[in-house]
Amino acid sequence: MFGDDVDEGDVLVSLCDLKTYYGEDSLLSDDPVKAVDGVSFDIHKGETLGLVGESGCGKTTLGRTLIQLEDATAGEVRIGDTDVTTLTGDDLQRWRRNSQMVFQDPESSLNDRMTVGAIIREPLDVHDWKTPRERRARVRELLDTVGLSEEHYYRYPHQFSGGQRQRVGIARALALEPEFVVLDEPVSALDVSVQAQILNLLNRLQDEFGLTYLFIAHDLSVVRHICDRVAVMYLGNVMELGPTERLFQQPQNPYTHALLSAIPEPDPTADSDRITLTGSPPSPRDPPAGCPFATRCPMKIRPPEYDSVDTEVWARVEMLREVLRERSNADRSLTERAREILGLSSRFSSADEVHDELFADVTLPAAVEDHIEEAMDHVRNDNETRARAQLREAFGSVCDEERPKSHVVDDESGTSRCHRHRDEHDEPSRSQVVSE
Ligand SMILES: Nc1ncnc2c1ncn2[C@@H]1O[C@H](COP(=O)(O)OP(=O)(O)OP(=O)(O)O)[C@@H](O)[C@H]1O
Repeated sequence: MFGDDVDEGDVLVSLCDLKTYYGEDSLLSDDPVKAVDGVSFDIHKGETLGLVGESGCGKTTLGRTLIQLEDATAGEVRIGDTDVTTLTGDDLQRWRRNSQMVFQDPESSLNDRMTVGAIIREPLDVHDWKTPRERRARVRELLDTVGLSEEHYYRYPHQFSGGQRQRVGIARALALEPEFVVLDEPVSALDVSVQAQILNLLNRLQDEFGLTYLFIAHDLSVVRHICDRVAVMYLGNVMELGPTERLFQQPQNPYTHALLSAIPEPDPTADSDRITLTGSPPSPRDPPAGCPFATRCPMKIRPPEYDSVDTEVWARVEMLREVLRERSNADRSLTERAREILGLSSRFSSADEVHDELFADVTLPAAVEDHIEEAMDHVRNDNETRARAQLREAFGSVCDEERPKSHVVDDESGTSRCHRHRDEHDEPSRSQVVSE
């Protein structure tokens, strides 16, 4: 595992309520994309911290903000006493030297019109590092460090294999001797056999140069193999962060449960009690007001008066809320609008179909049914906003209303963001959603 002999106490980078929004005027704009939405954690010197989560949850944006390729909208990235988000001029250049990024796709991240030597030398040129002669010598040394040879200096990226190109990307990132490297899916574009070679190289370089890695990845098995700790991201938030083995064996956050149980089983006939992730994440332009995961969470807290309602029935109620929410975000096409104006049926007028599909084969307790019927009347009267509000009032809980705080969940200061960690609720567990 990367970073075996490191003193875990030494903090290199500290993130405090970091936000990166895309869109004009960011905080002032009505609906910016909240790609990173209030993230706080420490990165320890010499460790490999994994960053995982579904596509679009903000991993790359977080990595880019850390090394100041992206401007933070709010919050801090501290290194020692300095908040790097406020740096300008020479100070910013120094941080940029000290922190580098290796990109996912070695195919497109290298300029095909430059020789490999020039690509690796470029950051040295930009930062006016020593003399041209010393730069050339440094490039030759770097080629050797990453397992390439001097003769590769004058070749072009297209003459190289994917693995070799990624070695060039790594050499370029290391040229200015950084302390901190963001590895953004560095092996996902490579064949499995080549992946292992690149991971071994990264491991060796970390030992040799005392590097600290933020390792962004989709592939959870790679993360489990190489990371010291893992942060699980969802909709711009870190939902759980903890030591790798604890997190994989005893996930504490409902989202981590769901993400891990979505890993394909090696044996498809294996008896798995999988929690499947239904639906897709809400838009980062309009994240839920309470817990980011509330709209898909199988362990969402219910109001106490509905505690005894059958799990399946309750899931359908939540699904109705999700359908209404998604419909309100969906862009009605011109054809849909035209059909509506002409009084023809469209998918947006099929409220009764939705109702039947969800509830035809389940028996709703009277108290639940009354609320559903009331909401459906609002939908039929074209007032979906009122229907959503009414369902929220009737069936909503703390998960819909409050953003959960981070709770310490293991004796290595691992954290999880979930209301279920509060004393008055049961801890998240698989048994809340599946019969074992
Ligand atoms: N330059 C940009 N302008 C506007 N929106 C952006 C920009 N870059 C990213 N986004 C949006 O920000 C959100 C987070 O994107 P990001 O690329 O950080 O996610 P990710 O987790 O790295 O995804 P993936 O795993 O697919 O690379 C997405 O909704 C994305 O569409």
